[in-house]
Amino acid sequence: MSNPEAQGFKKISEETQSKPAQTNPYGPNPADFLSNVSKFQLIESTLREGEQFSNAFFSTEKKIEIAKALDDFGVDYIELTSPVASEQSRADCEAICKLGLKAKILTHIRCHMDDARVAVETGVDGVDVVIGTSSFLREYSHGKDMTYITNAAVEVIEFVKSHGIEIRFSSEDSFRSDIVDLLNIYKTVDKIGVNRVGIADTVGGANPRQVYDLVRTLKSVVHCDIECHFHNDTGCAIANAYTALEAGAKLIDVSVLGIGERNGITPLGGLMARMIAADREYVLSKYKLHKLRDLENLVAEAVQVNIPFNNPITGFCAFTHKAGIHSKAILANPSTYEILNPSDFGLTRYIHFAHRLTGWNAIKTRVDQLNLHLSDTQVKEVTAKIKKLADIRQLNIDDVDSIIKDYHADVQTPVVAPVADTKVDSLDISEEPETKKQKTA
Ligand SMILES: CC(=O)SCCNC(=O)CCNC(=O)[C@H](O)C(C)(C)COP(=O)(O)OP(=O)(O)OC[C@H]1O[C@@H](n2cnc3c(N)ncnc32)[C@H](O)[C@@H]1OP(=O)(O)O
Ligand SMILES: O=C(O)CCC(=O)C(=O)O
Ligand SMILES: [Zn+2]
Repeated sequence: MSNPEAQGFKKISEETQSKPAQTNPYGPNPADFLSNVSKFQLIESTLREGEQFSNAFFSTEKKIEIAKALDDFGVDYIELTSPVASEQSRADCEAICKLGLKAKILTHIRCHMDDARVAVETGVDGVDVVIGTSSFLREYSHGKDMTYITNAAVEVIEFVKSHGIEIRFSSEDSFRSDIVDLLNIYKTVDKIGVNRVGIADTVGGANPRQVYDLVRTLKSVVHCDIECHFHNDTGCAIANAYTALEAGAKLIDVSVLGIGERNGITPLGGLMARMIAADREYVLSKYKLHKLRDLENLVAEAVQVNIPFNNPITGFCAFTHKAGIHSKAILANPSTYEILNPSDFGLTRYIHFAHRLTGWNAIKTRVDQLNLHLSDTQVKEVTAKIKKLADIRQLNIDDVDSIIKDYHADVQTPVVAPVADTKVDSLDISEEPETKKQKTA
């Protein structure tokens, strides 16, 4: 929807936005000593996981434009496709490393020295290494056992570390891996000084409780930071990311609009919505949220998708209120029905009043906007007329405005039956009663 106001949506000013409540029921539990909800970091993977989205093709110029936009938004890390994927992937990785961005640049490789040797020559600030540890992947992907995997991990980590750059080790398909295998390998890589370990819900099957348990257990075994990567196959990617932070993970992998393999991973915008509800100050201090819409539009256009109508924050109706009960309360105090403040994202809230669920409070505001003056009783009467027509067909703002204006004209020009001794020239009868009847019918 390009112009909400043309369709019966009224823009609501910011003046009545309330101050945040003193205690935030959606914030981190102060007693939860493990929580990193108020100090999380983002590993932005639009240019790695996002390139695995079925529609994605990023030219070098587009990658650079996206990398700069992500950097401007304030992400902590930008993860790029493996330089061994193709010649162009390597060249693009080198080009992005030379941009001098504030965000640290990472590349993502298999747990193999051939990949590591190429990665460290690209100029990246760090390398994300991954290898499947579940029996599915050990049997059908790379065919290696845990001893082989552990030795390969140690060799790659020591090699990357010797180049003075960051190194992260991650187990692919962590939630279908044996917990003892997992903890053993994480313990080993932690001991040799890996910067981060990663947990990956590669098939998107984990639920928040499983995430909490695994992250919390891992936290008791390693000293390094914990990063988490959640696919969204079963719709838990944002909830899992939040839960991981609650359990002590520090970094979350995201991509713009969540693009990635299959239906993708935790979306940057959705996670921002979740995190600002928990700790507004921290999120506002780190990320330029008013750039989110442009960033999403940039990526949506690059991969030729639309922004979903129900996208957190930027979906076209994310800040549109419709039912009369909601509209009345929103007009009095937007916090009644909003957990997010649209102005934090450079956006506007709307009241949609051109329909049969509207109420007189919403219509009164429209009357005021039109600079007309009606009593409350009159507004209630005109609201009834609007609802009557809305029962018959879909309305737009012009329908509502003309009902209001006609009603207003009627009440401003009372019809007085001419009586012999009345001084008719003192009355303002600009229209014949018949004409008015036809217009408001
Ligand atoms: C869950 C994830 O998203 S992980 C990241 C996925 N990213 C990518 O795949 C990046 C893009 N990939 C590519 O360009 C290619 O797959 C390449 C260049 C990495 C490898 O290409 P190819 O050598 O032609 O192999 P192919 O893709 O067919 O198979 C994967 C190979 O990697 C091996 N492998 C798979 N995962 C890993 C791993 N984590 N660590 C080490 N080796 C691995 C497999 O055993 C297989 O080796 P094989 O050729 O001896 O059978
Ligand atoms: O490297 C990682 O941690 C995640 C890799 C990946 O994309 C996945 O497992 O889905
Ligand atoms: Zn993934």
